[in-house]
Amino acid sequence: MLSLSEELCYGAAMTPFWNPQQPSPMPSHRYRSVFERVDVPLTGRTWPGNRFEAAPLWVPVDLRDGNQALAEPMDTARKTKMFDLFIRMGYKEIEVAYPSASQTDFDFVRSLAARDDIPEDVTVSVFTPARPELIERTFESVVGLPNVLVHLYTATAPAWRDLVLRGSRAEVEALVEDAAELVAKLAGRRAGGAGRMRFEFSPEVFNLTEPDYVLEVCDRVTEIWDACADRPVVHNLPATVEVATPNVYADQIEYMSRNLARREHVILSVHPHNDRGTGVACAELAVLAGAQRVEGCLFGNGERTGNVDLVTLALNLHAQGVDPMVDFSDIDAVKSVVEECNRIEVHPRHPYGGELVYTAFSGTHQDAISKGMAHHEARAAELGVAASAAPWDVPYLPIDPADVGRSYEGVIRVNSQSGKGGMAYLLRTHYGVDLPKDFQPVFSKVVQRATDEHGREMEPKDLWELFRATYLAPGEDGAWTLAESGFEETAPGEHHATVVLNRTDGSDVRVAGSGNGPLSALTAALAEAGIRIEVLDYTQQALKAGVDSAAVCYLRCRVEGREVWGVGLDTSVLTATVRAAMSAVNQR
Ligand SMILES: CC(=O)SCCNC(=O)CCNC(=O)[C@H](O)C(C)(C)COP(=O)(O)OP(=O)(O)OC[C@H]1O[C@@H](n2cnc3c(N)ncnc32)[C@H](O)[C@@H]1OP(=O)(O)O
Ligand SMILES: CC(C)C(=O)C(=O)O
Ligand SMILES: [Mg+2]
Repeated sequence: MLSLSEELCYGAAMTPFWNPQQPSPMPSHRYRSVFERVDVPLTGRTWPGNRFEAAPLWVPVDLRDGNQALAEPMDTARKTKMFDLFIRMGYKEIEVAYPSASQTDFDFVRSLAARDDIPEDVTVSVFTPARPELIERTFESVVGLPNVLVHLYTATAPAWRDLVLRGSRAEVEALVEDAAELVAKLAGRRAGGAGRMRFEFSPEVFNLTEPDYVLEVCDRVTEIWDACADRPVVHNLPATVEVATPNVYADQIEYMSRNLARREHVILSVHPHNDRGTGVACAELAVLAGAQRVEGCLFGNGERTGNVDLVTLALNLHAQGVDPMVDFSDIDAVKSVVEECNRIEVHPRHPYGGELVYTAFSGTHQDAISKGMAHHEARAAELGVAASAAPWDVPYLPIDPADVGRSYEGVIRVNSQSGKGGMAYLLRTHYGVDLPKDFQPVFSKVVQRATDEHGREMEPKDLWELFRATYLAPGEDGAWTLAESGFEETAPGEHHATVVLNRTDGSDVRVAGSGNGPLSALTAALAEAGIRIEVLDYTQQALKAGVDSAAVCYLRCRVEGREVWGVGLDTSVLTATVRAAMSAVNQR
């Protein structure tokens, strides 16, 4: 019996056509499958058939979970800057601190309590472990804040119970009960006034906790906090360390969603981390499985590989036609605040926000984008709406960059991986020259040679300079230039050209010729000088933008038996044509 790898590598004749894979030196046997650690008793799962219909409640935890992962935690100034950004973007619940951790965090919460400009519909969340003195300190921090959510957490997974908290299942449950009761008591003592206090509980490392146990603990907390319509309780089920494929997390969430007591008064929340690189997928499948709320950080900052990225999650919804309910219309402004506050740069390839994510360097992608953009504009015109309002269907661009405040400037950039479409797009959009389709591969070869030589990107201005040097100012040794020219229509349909040609080696030749148009008169005159040129195709266009000249003329010619292109640019169509002919003559 052959192994799969052997089957793939040997045909029926057992002739190897592919090297079989060899065992690697990686000590993978040291790790256990997640299925040996948690067994989710879920049957008839429904999440795979569900669809996104609305955005979940979002809670940025950058100021707590993101902050605790920074080498230099934020001070009040940086925290305030980020908090204000969240308010502007439309977040309604913001985890702002671990007030018992440091004076800095405590003071920041106090600074919020002193403000009178926090919108009434915004809730400030504060985080605490199940330790009485730290819970008390947490309550001190929020005095005077109108809308507060107290977030209590304790790890529930076996390794944490055994190694960290050193308690049995019952003992850890008792620790949580005592803490939940203290939270309820301190909330009851809170001085009256506007606003509300709500509660959240996180069984840390939920994803590695036995389902029956975590359900039991959460239900006890629901009971102690007396979840009701006026005061629903948040149960936040974290993948504190991501250990499984997203379908496993989705099963865990669906199991909890189906079985939690007083489900209608529980807001089911998730808090994925990104250790396996699938935090976003975990959050998305969890929402399909019944989660109503998602905690994460902008651009995925957070412990180790980060918290789930709220930017990607929101814009993934946007890209599927669902309003994310937060404003990303100026993603670079958001990014710049996040970078400044975290002192960490966002990767140029980061989904939706990275500097390069709306840029194509490769030829076939550029070609498709260029055609897609032209089609998009035409469709908008047909529908009679602005391009920014027309349905979006441009290849390789999952969303319109303009939706997030990006311009089309950087969508196409040219290097040695680029083709004719990309450079044609840049010349058209930056300089208004629309190269004829048959000419594009010809100039593309010139560009390719240049980019291969220097190995760098070609900016639009470099591209224009190469175009100009190649076609508009051919002046190498041995090139012909036109010192003088005169055209006259001697009779209807009869044209006469007199030209003085100058060679860069200094020699002058005066010749004349006649034809049925100025161009044929010119080619006849050139023939007199011994230059055999036959015009095969003529294209002329008005320049759209960018340079002072009004007309550009392209000639496909046969010069001395070789097919070449010439380009001429001038305010006069006749002069542009004459220049194009001379440009063709000088191609070698
Ligand atoms: C997954 C998460 O993100 S959890 C949040 C993690 N965030 C942080 O830790 C950032 C802020 N934390 C801190 O500044 C400090 O840990 C403090 C100030 C809160 C506490 O500091 P210390 O009192 O010195 O304790 P230390 O940091 O060593 O924490 C370990 C102790 O807390 C206990 N503990 C840990 N989590 C919890 C919890 N959720 N509930 C109750 N006790 C807990 C541990 O069992 C341990 O107790 P032990 O000393 O009796 O063995
Ligand atoms: C919600 C808390 C406990 C957390 O940050 C985590 O588990 O990752
Ligand atoms: Mg976390």
